[in-house]
Amino acid sequence: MSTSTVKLKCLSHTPLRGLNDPAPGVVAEVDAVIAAARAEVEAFDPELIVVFAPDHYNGLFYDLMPPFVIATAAESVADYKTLPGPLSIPDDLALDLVRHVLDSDIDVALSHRLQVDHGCTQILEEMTGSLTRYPVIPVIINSVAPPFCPYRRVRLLGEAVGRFIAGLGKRVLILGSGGLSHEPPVPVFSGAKPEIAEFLISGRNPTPEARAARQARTLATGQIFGTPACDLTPLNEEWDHAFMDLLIGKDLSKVDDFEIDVISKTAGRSTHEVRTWVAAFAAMAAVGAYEGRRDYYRPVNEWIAGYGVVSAEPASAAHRVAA
Ligand SMILES: O=C(O)CCC(=O)/C=C/C=C(\O)C(=O)O
Ligand SMILES: [Fe+2]
Repeated sequence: MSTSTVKLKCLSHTPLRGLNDPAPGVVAEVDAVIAAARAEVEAFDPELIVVFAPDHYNGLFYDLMPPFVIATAAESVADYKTLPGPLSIPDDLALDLVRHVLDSDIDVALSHRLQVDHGCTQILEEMTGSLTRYPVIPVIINSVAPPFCPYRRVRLLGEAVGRFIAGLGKRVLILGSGGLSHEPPVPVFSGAKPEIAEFLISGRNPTPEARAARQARTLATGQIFGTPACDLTPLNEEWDHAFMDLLIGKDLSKVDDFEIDVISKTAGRSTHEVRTWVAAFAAMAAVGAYEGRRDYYRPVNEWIAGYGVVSAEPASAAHRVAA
């Protein structure tokens, strides 16, 4: 079996970037971190990207809400100023990944025509400048529409994907998108008014007016988030640091103890987007020993995000860089 060369980047995303920015100095800091990460990706020149991403009721709804989906074809819904158009998915390889994951006792759904949102596309745009620059396989992990499967299952999914990556003999960039602590105004099905429940079940392909109204609600929340006027769970810096330390510390089995309701209450309902980071690191670990590092962290109320960037590379490569 040939071994692949891998690199990992996990980034928070935010629909409010460019729409409700913090102070220019913070934007410049984040721009610089993203530019440096993108330069690393450019130098790595991946032959394949595997992106673990959430969906925010744009591609997946409660008419059929799968815990995990792998797509052989996907198109961006271009929400929140993100790029439109199809992703370049190697369909046969994506199907091979589905078979491999199923053979690993992880039940994953398959889509031959998925719609993806900023949760998947923002990181591709930031890391590669495009949705089509490199072949990419999206692995969608339900992180926003409860109930969720346990973090242990997400870790096992990541390991299965990692074993597949290891056998490819390619340069593979592993991406995780979302988090850290945050609670944007995403509607909740339980107790929802009928029109909201209907949207959560079958809100696919909204009118431009409906999409604009959704986005305006998020923007309005960004403008008060973190103030007494906003009753959403505030960012939780302490939780974010502990989580990044856990990933960098390599004992990923600790996520098996994560309690979903406790995380929702203490760090915010959408904090579960870090499930994509768990899968990404588990995939990395399945390829071989890694060294992780924190590239950036700052809680940014304007973006409704504990905003973080972490990277990992094989331990041997990290040692070469350090030497
Ligand atoms: O658009 C809506 O109806 C809900 C708002 C929404 O989708 C917000 C998403 C926010 C993030 O992706 C995030 O902060 O991670
Ligand atoms: Fe999100």
